[in-house]
Amino acid sequence: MLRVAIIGASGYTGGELARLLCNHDRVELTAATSRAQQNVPLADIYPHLRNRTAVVCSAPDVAQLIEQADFFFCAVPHKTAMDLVPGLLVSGKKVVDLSADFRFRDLRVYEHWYQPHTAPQIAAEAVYGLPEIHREAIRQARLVANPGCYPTSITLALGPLLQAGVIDPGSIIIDAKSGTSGAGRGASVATLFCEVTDGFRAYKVGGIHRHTPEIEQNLSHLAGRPVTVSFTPHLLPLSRGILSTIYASLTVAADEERLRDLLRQRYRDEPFVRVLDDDRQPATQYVRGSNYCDIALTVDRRTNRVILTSVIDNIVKGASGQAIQNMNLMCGFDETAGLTQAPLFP
Ligand SMILES: NC(=O)C1=CN([C@@H]2O[C@H](COP(=O)(O)OP(=O)(O)OC[C@H]3O[C@@H](n4cnc5c(N)ncnc54)[C@H](OP(=O)(O)O)[C@@H]3O)[C@@H](O)[C@H]2O)C=CC1
Ligand SMILES: CC(=O)N[C@@H](CCC(=O)OP(=O)(O)O)C(=O)O
Repeated sequence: MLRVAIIGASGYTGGELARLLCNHDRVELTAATSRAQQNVPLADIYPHLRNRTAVVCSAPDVAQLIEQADFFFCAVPHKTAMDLVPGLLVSGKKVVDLSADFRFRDLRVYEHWYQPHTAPQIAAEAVYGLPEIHREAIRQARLVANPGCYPTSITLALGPLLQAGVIDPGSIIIDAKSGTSGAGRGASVATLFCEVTDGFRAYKVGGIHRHTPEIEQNLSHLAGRPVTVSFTPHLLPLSRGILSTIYASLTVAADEERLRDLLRQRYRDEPFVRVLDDDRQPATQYVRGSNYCDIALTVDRRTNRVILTSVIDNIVKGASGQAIQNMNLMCGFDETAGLTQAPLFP
């Protein structure tokens, strides 16, 4: 059994990692951390894990943790992860980091949107953990930077069309909506019940959300040229789920079935991407608790634009499920191990 630790286990992605790892028959959760809840059993913090894990939270002390586990999930805020990861790698451990700290190929971009980087050598070796695009590199990696939730839903939908050159890369507009767990478990006024329920709003409008450069990095890589996008996130009164609605101008004839086939062919062998039929639309409730990304494609003949709708569960394919998919690849396990449960509906 692989001994696994979760640093930041009391957060939403940490809790979800623990839940999913309970169903993984090749790993054992041997350590979990929380600074605020040291010596508290994880199942007391997350009662849905009662009788499923006996792990007790400890301080995020790397010197002690390296004795307790061989594989690490770092589920702490960005800016914190880059202080912890170097010590884990030096000790010969493998790491999936769920924060943004190691996602950027160009550290100037990271430093512009986040803060000065304190581990640039390590950042250079990190592999961006979107298995549908970087599978072979992930298999060889000792550090994987797990993608952001919005970038996952958007990159999977647009990637095949950009690679095929059938859309104008300068015309992309993305309107994405996320459930509130995307903001993490920390208390804040913005995520209070009365602020979120019975309503729906955009935030960080005008290209200022920190996922904008990550989306552009991914799409530029796939298009083979610089791509800039208009990206507006919205906050939904849901606990889980992201729906991204994406518009782009076509550079080819508006043949909807041919474009849909392009997506189908690209994802034919992918276990976690489902391309829907022409009369179907994806919904967050059909991927809830699962590692699926569901994508639909429609052509608006009046405007000659393609409209993609893409949904994921932000804490599963958008974070913890994808992190386990990456661990499976890094450790030579079946890529779907621990992730085969059907979505929870209703
Ligand atoms: N929520 C989501 O949908 C997604 C989140 N992510 C990323 O995953 C990471 C975790 O997110 P999420 O679970 O939502 O966050 P939460 O705020 O819910 O949890 C953060 C966790 O990190 C711990 N932590 C906070 N600060 C520190 C620190 N300085 N040193 C050590 N531990 C610390 C917290 O516990 P304590 O303070 O007790 O130590 C807690 O366990 C973040 O980088 C986030 O951006 C990525 C994709 C999607
Ligand atoms: C609803 C909400 O607040 N979502 C978060 C994004 C989710 C996230 O955790 O971002 P990373 O994947 O980059 O870590 C936000 O907009 O900042």
